[in-house]
Amino acid sequence: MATTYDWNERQIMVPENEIALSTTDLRVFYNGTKEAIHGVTMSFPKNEITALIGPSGSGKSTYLRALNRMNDTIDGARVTGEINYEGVNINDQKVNVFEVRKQIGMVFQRPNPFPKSIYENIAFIHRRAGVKDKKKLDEIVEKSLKQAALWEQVKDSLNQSALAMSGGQAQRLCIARALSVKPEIILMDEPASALDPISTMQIEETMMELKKDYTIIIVTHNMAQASRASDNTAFFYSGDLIEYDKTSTIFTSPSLKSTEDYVSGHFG
Ligand SMILES: Nc1ncnc2c1ncn2[C@@H]1O[C@H](COP(=O)(O)OP(=O)(O)OP(=O)(O)O)[C@@H](O)[C@H]1O
Repeated sequence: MATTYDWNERQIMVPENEIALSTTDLRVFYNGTKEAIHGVTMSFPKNEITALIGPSGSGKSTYLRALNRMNDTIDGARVTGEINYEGVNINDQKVNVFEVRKQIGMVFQRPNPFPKSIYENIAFIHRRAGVKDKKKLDEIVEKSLKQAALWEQVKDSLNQSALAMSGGQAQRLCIARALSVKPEIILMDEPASALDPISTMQIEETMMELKKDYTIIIVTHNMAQASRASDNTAFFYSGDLIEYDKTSTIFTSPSLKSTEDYVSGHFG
């Protein structure tokens, strides 16, 4: 017999540690009226990894994209409520969206390197922003490739095309590119879903290393990945945040039956 859930139940953690980013009553509408996110209020602790999980269509990517105003790029999308970052509601239309995205970077599901050399994939944006000194550009490239754990593999082939890289390497190049502008927060939308298990592990190890310096929010369908790599887990269903807690709690003793069934693969 199918289990029925009370979807009005909520169990939302209030983190004890310093908060890097939070949302208050965040709603996202598509095509003017269709409400895809129904008023999500939650906080992301600094220097921790938070995983957003939930079935397909539950709104994880929509919510993630709202956090650095990427939904602004979608025709007909509208976001209401607050996104609080360093005392500012960055959902305010007066806030410069390019500045927001410098502070809150994003890595997408499919690695999307530019059709340029490995070096240029990182140097390009900085040169365009006015950095002319070759030594400075070299430093930026080296530092960000090191942070993304890619430097040792590519330091002798920086002039080769990024399009010739493996999927895992290309994704780490995209992580390096995101890091090179020195964000505080990195949003990752299923960053390993197009990768083989070894590359997936390497991305997870890189994330664990990066959380010393960054706050990471990741969407994943992979329950093993969420339980291995994240500190906090948020369970979304049908545009609502249902349960949010420490990852160990969500995976071993969640408060709600729906969460337990989802993480153990009984529905969704
Ligand atoms: N650009 C868009 N225009 C209209 N509706 C959209 C758009 N993007 C997403 N939606 C709708 O918003 C809802 C949430 O979708 P979203 O992609 O955020 O869910 P998700 O949990 O990330 O799913 P998945 O795990 O399959 O990526 C769905 O009903 C989806 O059809």
